[in-house]
Amino acid sequence: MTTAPYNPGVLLVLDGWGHGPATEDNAIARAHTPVLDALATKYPTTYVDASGEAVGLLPGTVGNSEIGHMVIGAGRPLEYDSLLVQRGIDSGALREHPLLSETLSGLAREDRALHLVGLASDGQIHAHIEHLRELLDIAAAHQVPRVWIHAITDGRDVADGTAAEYLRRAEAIAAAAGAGRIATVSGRGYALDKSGDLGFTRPVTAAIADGDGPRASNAEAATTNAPRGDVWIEPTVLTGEDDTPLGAIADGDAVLFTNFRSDRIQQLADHLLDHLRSGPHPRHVTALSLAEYDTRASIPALVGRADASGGLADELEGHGLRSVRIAEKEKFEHVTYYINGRDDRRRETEEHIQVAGDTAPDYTARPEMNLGRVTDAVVNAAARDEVALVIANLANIDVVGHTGDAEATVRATEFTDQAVERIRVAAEAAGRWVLLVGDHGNAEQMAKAGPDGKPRPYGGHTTNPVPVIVVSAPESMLPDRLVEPGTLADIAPTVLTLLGRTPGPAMTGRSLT
Ligand SMILES: O=C(O)[C@H](O)COP(=O)(O)O
Ligand SMILES: [Mn+2]
Ligand SMILES: [Mn+2]
Repeated sequence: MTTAPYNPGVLLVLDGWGHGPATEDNAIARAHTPVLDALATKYPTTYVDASGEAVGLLPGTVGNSEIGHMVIGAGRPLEYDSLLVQRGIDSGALREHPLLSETLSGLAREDRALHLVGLASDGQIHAHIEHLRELLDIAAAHQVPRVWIHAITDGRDVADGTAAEYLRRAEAIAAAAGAGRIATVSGRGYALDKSGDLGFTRPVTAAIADGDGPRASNAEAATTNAPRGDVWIEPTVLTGEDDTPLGAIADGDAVLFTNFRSDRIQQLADHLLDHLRSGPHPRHVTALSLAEYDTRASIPALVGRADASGGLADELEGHGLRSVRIAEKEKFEHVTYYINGRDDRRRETEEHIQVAGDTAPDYTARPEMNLGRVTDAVVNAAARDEVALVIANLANIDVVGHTGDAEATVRATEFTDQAVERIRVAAEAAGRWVLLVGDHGNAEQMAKAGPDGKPRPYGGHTTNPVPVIVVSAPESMLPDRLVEPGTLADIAPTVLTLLGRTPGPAMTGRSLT
């Protein structure tokens, strides 16, 4: 297929790069970023919506990497899993779900237990504690005799030091529903590891499946011994009045995973189900998940996924335009699977380059992460004439932002600024435009008031808009100003227009140029 001429470019996602007031806790504003500052002055720049309804989240919900990259790729807002779960609750569809009703009635009939496994916070990135309310009400309505809550503590999408408060909220929800009791408490660093390091996952499986592990007489006590914060609360088993461990999984029980986001809970789900199926003490359980997961095990989901086809990946393939996808491990899925619409089909027109991540990372000590090697790969790809589009993610601002360490995040931002200059020079030498965009906010707000009103370190995301800068495109293609107001849904139409192609028919976003 001969490819019509095109204007080659680079789509560069600066993860967690939000735009907020230049206050003391804005690590991006505090960072020395002469390159990004100059680009924003010299080239057309705007700030687009990357949170809430603009990207398919519930109103007022902070953005996240998955929906951010999915919408950047789709060229239209996509109803995210959290919104579809909430709709299932509000419409009563979840309450009437045949598979859930049949499973819960079976537990009541056979005197078996339901186990709810999920993140206990209202961070709305991976889960929402309020979904527990509906599930416990439904379990109570089916008179399930025992409902065990295996709570995962957060401290990453919400302020650290809030785990006890969320566990108290879970207990209040259970009391109101007349069903549910916390059986285990595990920090998300263990329970939601996605690096493949089963050293973190095993103790969580042991606590949930077998009641093995350190013990505590109540949930609050489980959170007090947390020198490394809520994220790293050791998987702990709560004990009952007679000091016996609560909530071990028995043959015939059901396990329902309550996170609506798959990427971090899938490692635990697969490990737990493998252990129950083929561990030293095999048990048969019914497994369900609130939303669809990308697990090895096939786990029936109570809520489906929105269609995300017809995006940039399909359009590039249709036009025969080669793209090279580059990121380090932490964000590799985002520039491949998620930006392609949660589609892992390998297209002839795509090359994927994953730069190895750190094992057992301490990003506050190494805020540069593996940015040098990522930048090398982008510079090399930009020099290749047959590559129409380089799509890369620089992870530092978000990943270091999640540590809640403002100083390290300032340095991560400064390393990113230097990397952008290397990429800009390589793009200019290759006659490429560069579109810089954030996928959601994070580092522009590194502190948040706690329940006591005092500011606490905050490593989570924001609802702030994200910058878009279109750099060194052929003059003829660049207006003085970009179209406003814009959202992340406008990125794919803009990229296709800059390439010299029309936006895809499935794209409701519009070009910003
Ligand atoms: O999973 C994480 O690291 C955070 O909870 C969400 O961050 P992300 O949406 O940027 O991946
Ligand atoms: Mn992100
Ligand atoms: Mn993040």
